[in-house]
Amino acid sequence: MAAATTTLPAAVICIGMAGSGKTTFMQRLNAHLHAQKKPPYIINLDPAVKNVPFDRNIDIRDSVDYKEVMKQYNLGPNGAIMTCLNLFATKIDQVIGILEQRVQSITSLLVDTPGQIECFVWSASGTIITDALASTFPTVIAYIIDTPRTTSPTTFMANMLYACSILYKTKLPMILVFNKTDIQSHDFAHEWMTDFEAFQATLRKDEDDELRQGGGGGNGYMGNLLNSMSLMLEEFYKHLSLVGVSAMAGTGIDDFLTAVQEKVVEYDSEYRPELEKMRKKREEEKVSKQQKELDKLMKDMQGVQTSAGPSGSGASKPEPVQVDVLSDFDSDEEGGEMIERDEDEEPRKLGDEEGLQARYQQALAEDRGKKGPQGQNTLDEESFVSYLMANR
Ligand SMILES: Nc1nc2c(ncn2[C@@H]2O[C@H](COP(=O)(O)OP(=O)(O)OP(=O)(O)O)[C@@H](O)[C@H]2O)c(=O)[nH]1
Repeated sequence: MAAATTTLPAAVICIGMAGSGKTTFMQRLNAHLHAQKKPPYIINLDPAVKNVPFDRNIDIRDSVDYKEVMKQYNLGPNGAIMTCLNLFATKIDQVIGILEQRVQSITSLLVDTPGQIECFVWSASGTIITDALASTFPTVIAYIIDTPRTTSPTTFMANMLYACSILYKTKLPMILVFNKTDIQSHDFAHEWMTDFEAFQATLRKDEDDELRQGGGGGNGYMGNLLNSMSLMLEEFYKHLSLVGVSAMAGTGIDDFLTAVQEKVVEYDSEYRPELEKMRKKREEEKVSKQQKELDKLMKDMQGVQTSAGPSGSGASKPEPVQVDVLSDFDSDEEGGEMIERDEDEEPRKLGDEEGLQARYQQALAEDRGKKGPQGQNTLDEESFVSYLMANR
């Protein structure tokens, strides 16, 4: 699955509703690529998954302990997944660093995400992780769909709207992967996506059936809504590739890999320039915001100096704001590097022996007054201004 127009490996982010078959699909893809002697580099971003039936190179569960996060922060399952992703996102630059170091030996990247789509797609951390990957590698979204559960026009439409919103949010090329085609062929989906009349006819038939059974039918609001939405989605379908696979039986995987190559070409010609434009704009906004804050601060400082006298007596250095961070970065053992998994290694449970808060505070205390692992400034060396900026 090497990129078609660039030497960089393609990154495939698998997104799909719970139970759509993401994990099974990744397992199948992994086996397929291993058989072709092109083993993929695998990243698991689902902190709550119990068993992953294939080897991962980087696993979020090595960095953050989902159960511990739930307990420590008193969160429910979705809140804990989001918090784990937030904590992991703070280290994404190190993940990218590892990937860049290995880029010569990586042929493709596969990323598994939590089944709770909204935790990944709609969270700031999901965006940070996706953006970081997409700004380094040609990145494609594989949206996995449970085909047997999508045969009614209403559920089909709901699924397409969700896919549309992901496309809109990530702004990355997308492949619709109709999974479980061993149970239900995806031909109906292909027809509905390419022939508007066919979808309208099915919609009308559905409404008539409902009327016969004593339901409201489609004469009202719902019928009109579905009609308008199907018209709107016609434009959206043009930007998608569609493949039918059975992760269980192993069919359609070659079609998927071909679609990935096509999307990589599209990424290079259309998405990358757009992403670069957006990134440049964001950078400019950030710099201008920082400059404004700095100007404001300098003004305030002048006021403080005037009122405190020339020596500025009485001004004590503020204590840093306490933040709980869970990570597997151990500067003593690993030189501050993100830890990659050994193939058979069990997930490390950080914070099992000591309270996470205590660990962080201790690490923070040790960090003060000495250089960071990459020689970056530590808290003591940071200027008062940057300290304030960081803890606004
Ligand atoms: N018949 C059939 N079943 C499948 C296929 N792919 C997955 N399944 C089944 O669908 C169920 C869900 O599959 P998973 O791979 O766990 O789905 P997931 O999307 O990773 O689920 P979450 O981890 O909850 O998000 C399992 O029982 C699989 O065996 C397929 O191609 N055909």
